[in-house]
Amino acid sequence: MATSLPLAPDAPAPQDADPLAPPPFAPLRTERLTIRPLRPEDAADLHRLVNDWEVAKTLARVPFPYPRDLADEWIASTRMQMAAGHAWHLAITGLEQAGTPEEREVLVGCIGLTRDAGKREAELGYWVGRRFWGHGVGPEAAGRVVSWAFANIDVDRLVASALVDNERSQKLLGRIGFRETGDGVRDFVARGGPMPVKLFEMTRADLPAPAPSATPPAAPALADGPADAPGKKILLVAACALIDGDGRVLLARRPEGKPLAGLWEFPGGKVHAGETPEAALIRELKEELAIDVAESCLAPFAFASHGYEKFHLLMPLYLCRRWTGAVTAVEGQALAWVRPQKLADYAMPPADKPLVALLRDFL
Ligand SMILES: Nc1nc2c([nH]c(=O)n2[C@@H]2O[C@H](COP(=O)(O)OP(=O)(O)OP(=O)(O)O)[C@@H](O)[C@H]2O)c(=O)[nH]1
Repeated sequence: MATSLPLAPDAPAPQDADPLAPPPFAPLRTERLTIRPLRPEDAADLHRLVNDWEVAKTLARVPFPYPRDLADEWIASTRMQMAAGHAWHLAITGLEQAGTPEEREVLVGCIGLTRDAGKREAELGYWVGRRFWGHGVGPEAAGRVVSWAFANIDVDRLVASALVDNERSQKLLGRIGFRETGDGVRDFVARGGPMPVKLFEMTRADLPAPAPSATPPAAPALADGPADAPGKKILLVAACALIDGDGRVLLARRPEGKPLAGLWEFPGGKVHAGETPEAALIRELKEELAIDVAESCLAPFAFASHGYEKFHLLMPLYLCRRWTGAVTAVEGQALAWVRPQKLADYAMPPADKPLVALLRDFL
């Protein structure tokens, strides 16, 4: 178990919610688990599981014995922090058949992320109740939360720590993509003082690669060369800066499961075999945003040419001020209409950086 999950109330959450804070938390599901906000009625189960020396001794901020009232207070504080986009401390639950034909939801443990907005990073912490150990609950929950975090909260880095003698937790962190970065010392309330810990971190690039999508192949004219051709495959992607009546630009957030998930980008997508870039863009804008755009309303503006690790991106960027239909997030992606001067507040793929500078000067 990592050491950092606070089970004592934190300082009050900041009053002003961050404009980039994510929408209300929708429960995350894995094969066996549901990860959801803590509820007041979880307090008794939470207290029973964490008021266990074997669990409490691995957690930095948990007193032992753990007073029953603290469970109520802590759950209330987690709800405020989550509403402010400051921290997400969540219940890990599963279904159990308790001697009856009916399955019931049981609390298995807790998992949390605490954001450091200034550093664009968050700290991961978790614990699992002793009777659920040995079933892979920790990696299943933590892997899911980590993937959610990069796609939904404004972080570029996650950090975690584990006691030097807690090899189980160190292994878990390694399994989900964390890298060890060194040694540190942290105060452990239940142990009465400082203890040595191993420090870990991960970035978006450490996430396991998403499964390949089943979309048609990219345009072959650019992609195909002799099988042994040197250099990377060139990927042709068409993208568009939609500009509304107030001069704001539409950005869409890349959803969980895609490479670079969580970064903001110009709507668009890969040019398929046999398509022109304009036709690809018209198709993508319909599929992703439910709008109709005429080819004559797409004005070529600039292009990005950027070497990613596995391919070289060639991306024409068009401007579009006229379309029909209401812009709708068809795939549930987050959308933001952004003033040109504010574009730099949104983390975007590296290929987009020169385009953003050009757009800001032009608009
Ligand atoms: N649409 C779009 N893609 C961008 C931008 N910047 C950038 O690097 N890309 C890259 O271009 C590629 C576009 O691929 P994609 O996966 O979005 O294309 P798609 O919509 O056809 O997706 P799919 O193959 O999952 O259906 C990705 O590698 C993406 O990271 C941008 O501003 N807009």
